[in-house]
Formats: sequence, C-alpha cells, structure tokens
Amino acid sequence: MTERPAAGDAVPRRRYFSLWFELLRLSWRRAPWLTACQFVIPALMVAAVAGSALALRGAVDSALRGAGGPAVAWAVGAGLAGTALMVLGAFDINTAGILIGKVAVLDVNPRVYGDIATLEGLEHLERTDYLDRLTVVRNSAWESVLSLWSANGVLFAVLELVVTLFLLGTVNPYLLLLLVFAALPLWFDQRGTRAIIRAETATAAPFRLQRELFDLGTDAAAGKEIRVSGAGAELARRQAAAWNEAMAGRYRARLAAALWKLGGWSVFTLGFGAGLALIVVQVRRGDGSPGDIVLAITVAASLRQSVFTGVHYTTNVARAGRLIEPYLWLRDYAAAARAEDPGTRPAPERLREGITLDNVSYRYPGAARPALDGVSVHLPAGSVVALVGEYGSGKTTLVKLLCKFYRPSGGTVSIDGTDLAELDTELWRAWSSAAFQDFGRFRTTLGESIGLGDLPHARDVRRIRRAVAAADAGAFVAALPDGLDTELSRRFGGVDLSEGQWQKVALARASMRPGPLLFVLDEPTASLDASSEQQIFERYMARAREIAARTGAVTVIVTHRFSTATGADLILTLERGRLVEAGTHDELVALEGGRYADLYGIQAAAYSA
Ligand SMILES: Nc1ncnc2c1ncn2[C@@H]1O[C@H](COP(=O)(O)OP(=O)(O)OP(=O)(O)O)[C@@H](O)[C@H]1O
Repeated sequence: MTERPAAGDAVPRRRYFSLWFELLRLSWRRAPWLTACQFVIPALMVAAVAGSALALRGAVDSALRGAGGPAVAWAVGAGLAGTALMVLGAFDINTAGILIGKVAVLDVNPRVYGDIATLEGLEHLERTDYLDRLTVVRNSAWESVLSLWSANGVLFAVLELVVTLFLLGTVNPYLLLLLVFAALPLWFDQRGTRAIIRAETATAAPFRLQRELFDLGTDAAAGKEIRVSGAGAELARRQAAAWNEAMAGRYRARLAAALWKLGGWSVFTLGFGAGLALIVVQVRRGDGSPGDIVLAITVAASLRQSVFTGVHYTTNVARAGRLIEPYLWLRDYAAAARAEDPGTRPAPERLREGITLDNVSYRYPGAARPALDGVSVHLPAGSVVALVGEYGSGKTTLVKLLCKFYRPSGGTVSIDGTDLAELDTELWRAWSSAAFQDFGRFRTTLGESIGLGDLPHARDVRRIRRAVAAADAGAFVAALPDGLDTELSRRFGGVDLSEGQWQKVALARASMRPGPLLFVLDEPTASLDASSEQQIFERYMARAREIAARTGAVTVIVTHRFSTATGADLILTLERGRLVEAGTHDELVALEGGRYADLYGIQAAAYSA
C-alpha cells in the first residue's frame, strides 16, 4: 500500500514528463485540431525563419550580380516568409490560449477540486502541509497546462536555434560557438527561477496566514466581534506583518533572479557582437558575399529571438514547477488516501447488536496528545446515546470516528461485529445522517440545500417537506418569499439567513434520509433559542425512537445542555479524551462525586437561580 506523502517529500523531476504526457492526452481528447496546431504552427514558423533568411541572401546576391528577375523572386519569397511568420505567430498565441483555457477549466480544475472534495476522510483538510500546497495550487490549472505548451515551446525554440546556427555555420563554422552563448542565458535564468520557487514554497505559510487574516477582517460575521473587541487594528497589524514576511522573502528572490537574468543576457550580447564582427571581417577579406552578411544579421536577429523565446518558455516551465511539485504531491496524497483499503463489505440494512468501540484512540496529525484515548463502550442497537463533557474533551472527535471521517490511531470501531474499516465507506455514509455544530452553508435554493442530504432523492419535494417538519423549520420556510425555491444568498438575488435559520436548514438536511443506522446530532441546536431547542429535541427523540424501531439505529447526541441528555438511554461522559463514566441519567447522578453528577448539579443550579 502506498503511504501518504509526508510534508517534506519531494516529487522527482521525471514525474513532470508523465504529467505533461497526461495533459497532452487530455488536450488531444478535448480539442484534437487545436492540439495539432501547437505542433504544426511552430514547425512552419521555423521553416519561415530559415526561408526568409535564405531568400534575403538570394535577393541581395542576385541583385549585386545584376540578375533582376531572380532578385525580385527571392525578395518576394522573403516578404512572403516574413508575413507568414507574423501571421503564424499571432495564430500560435491565440490557439494555444484557447486550448489551455479549455483543458484547464474542463479537465484539470474539476480534478483538483474533486481530489479535495471527494477524499474519504477529513484529515487532509486539517493538515498544514496539505493546506500549504493547496494555497499554492489553488486556481493554478491554467498555469499547469501552460507548462506543457511552454515545454513544447522550448523544444521548438531549440529546433529554431539549431536551424539558425546551421545557417550561420554555412557562413563560418566558428559561428556555431554562438550556441554556447545562447545556452548561457537559459542556464542563468533557471537559477533565478529556482530561487523564486524556493522562496514561494518557503513563504506559503505566512502568505496563507495574511490571506486568512484579511478574510477574517472583511467577513461580516466576524466583523461584529472584531468591532466590539476593538481587535481590528491588531488584526490589520498582524496581517501586514504576515504579508511583509511573505513578501520580503519573495522580493529578495526576485531581485536575485533579475541579476541572474542580467548576467546571462550580457554574456549573450557579447558573444553575439563578436560573431557579427567576425563575419564583417571575413567578407572584407573577400571570403564570402554581401548576401552572407545579410543572412548572418537576419539569422542572428532571429537567433536572439529564439533564445529569448526559449528563455521565456523555460521560465514558464520552471515557474510551473512551483505548481507542478505541490500539484503532484497533492495528487500522490489523494491517490495514496484512495488506495488505503477503503473497505468493501456492505453495511447491514438493520442494526442488530449495535456499535462497539474497543480501546479506541485518535491523535490529530501533529497533535501533542490524543483527542481520544482508549475508549471502550458498546452503543446498543436502537439506543439514544448522549455525549457530554467539557470543551475539547473529544466528543466531536468520537462522532467523526463513527462517521468514518478518520480512522482510529488505535483500537477498533465495529458495527454489528464488523470492523468499520472493512465496511464500504460510501455505503456506511449512505446509512448515516449527521448535523454538526459547524454546519455547512450551501448557498443554493433552500430546497436544494436541504435535498443535498440525500442525493438520490434531492428533488423529492415530499421528502424535503418532511425533513423541514422534522427540523421544526416549517414556519420559517413558509415566511420566505419563494418557499423552498428561495435563493439562500443576497448575492444571488435571494435572502440571507440568521445563524439559527442556517442551523435549521442543516438539521433538515440531516433529516432527509428516512432510515439511517447512525444518526448524529453534534450540538445541532447551539444557535437556537431555548424553546426551539426543547421542541426540536423532543421531535428528534421521537424520531430517534421511530427510526430505532425500524432499523435499530443508534442516535448519538453531543450536547452541553444536560437537560437534553436526561432522556438518553446511555450517557457517556468524556474528559480529556477518556471515557470516565457511562450509564443512564439516574445511574450517573447517583454516583457519589461523579463527573456527570457534578456538571449536572452546576447546570441545574444555574438554571434554577
Ligand atoms: N482538526 C484538529 N486538529 C488538531 N486538533 C484538534 C482538531 N480538532 C480537535 N482537536 C483537538 O482535539 C481535542 C478534542 O476536540 P473535540 O472537538 O473532539 O472536542 P469536543 O469535546 O467536541 O469540544 P467542543 O465541546 O468544544 O465541541 C481538543 O483538544 C481539540 O483541540
């Protein structure tokens, strides 16, 4: 099994070629004619460069010999070749742009997004090494495809270089030495570009931080707290500091790259000047025709152009390295994550025994201590289980493990005796429903936002209405201008919802599946007022019992309000990732000095005060 790549793992250069080959195949499939143009047009351009130089030499020498007819014919040929060069050049840029756009938007972008959104677990979205690379790769599909055609451009620039040098060689073989001078700017430029790539990767973290701080500072929701606390200036200071840190490294690298570039071109100009002087001396000695000087000047000018083009394309390729490296790393990560045995066994249609956690531990990547530590408990089929405990005690982590978002670092979770790791993840999720405290805000129409909870029935209006009723959202939906068709964003001509309304939408979404085996409610009412909360819990308790009777479902409710937990069949108290108590409300309050009894007592006293 392939391991997920670690933070510092580098991607071998040869992988670039396989990526380009893959992009070439995609381009061919997407637009064969445009793809063919990327080879035919540059080849014709090389022919036109050589043709125009040879024709000019012919025209000058014929004219000097007094052969008027051939001189005119050569001159017309040179003119045509020059015109063809310009037309082909414009055509080349336009066709390449269209092709790159098509492949980037229609093929590469969906794949990058797909790799982010469809990976089985959540871990990748919480790892800084993954997020750093994502920051670099985001919106970079265009540049990745561009790198393929830049590499192709380098090939044709080299071909043009060889042809032009060959022509110069016919005048004087020493001129072939210009190849060395032509190669130097490429080499110098490479060094500068590599410095830029290194700097961009090294400064990805402060760059991401400044962007996040900027988003935070301009977010209306966070804006309320920022204004009340007066933290705006401090946030702006931190954003500026992160920006300066990121940019200082990048500017230094750019300056170094500019100096390398300057050095390369200075050497080339020297060599180029010396070459021209050599030909002039040679012709003055009578060893060559004036046409040779014209050919040498024409060819040398196009040599400068082809070196310039070659450098430009090489820079593009090297710059794309800063995207290709993290892009391939992300793909390797996604491939390795997919290759991890996803489990193939079908989930049972009905729970008979229930869910068993056996010595389950979980540590977040990079965390110093485990979020869950040796939890063993049986959640009987058909039961309502309440998870209680202080902030950060591991409640959400436990339900995430039940949903198979992460795999336990130790121990097993089993469903009716089958290890959850062996169950087909997609099927298990299809038998689960969940509403989380940090719910998603899908800014589609209200009906779509709820229907997403059960894709095969996403347009089933009766089912959506039932889910709305389950979430006690009927009155709020009825008050919306277009009911279920209301757009959930002012930006799209719809309405903005309050926190509590968004939470009800999330609850309704979680209620779309009629008979899940696992029903998770992770503080699903934190944004609701007390009376809505009470009503919703009563409904969900009734629903839990009703589903339990049909499918043996286990309902897990994470809550900070102990009044909610009292009706559960089993209450689990977590503390610093460990399960410290398990039992019914009556059993736990009866425990002398028990944690639950303590917390329950404090809350009950606060409410009655
Ligand atoms: N993505 C993450 N990466 C690293 N550590 C995390 C992550 N999510 C949670 N933790 C840590 O794991 C521990 C348990 O967190 P968890 O969210 O499970 O607690 P909780 O009991 O649900 O808390 P709350 O009541 O505040 O929701 C905490 O110490 C938390 O800081």
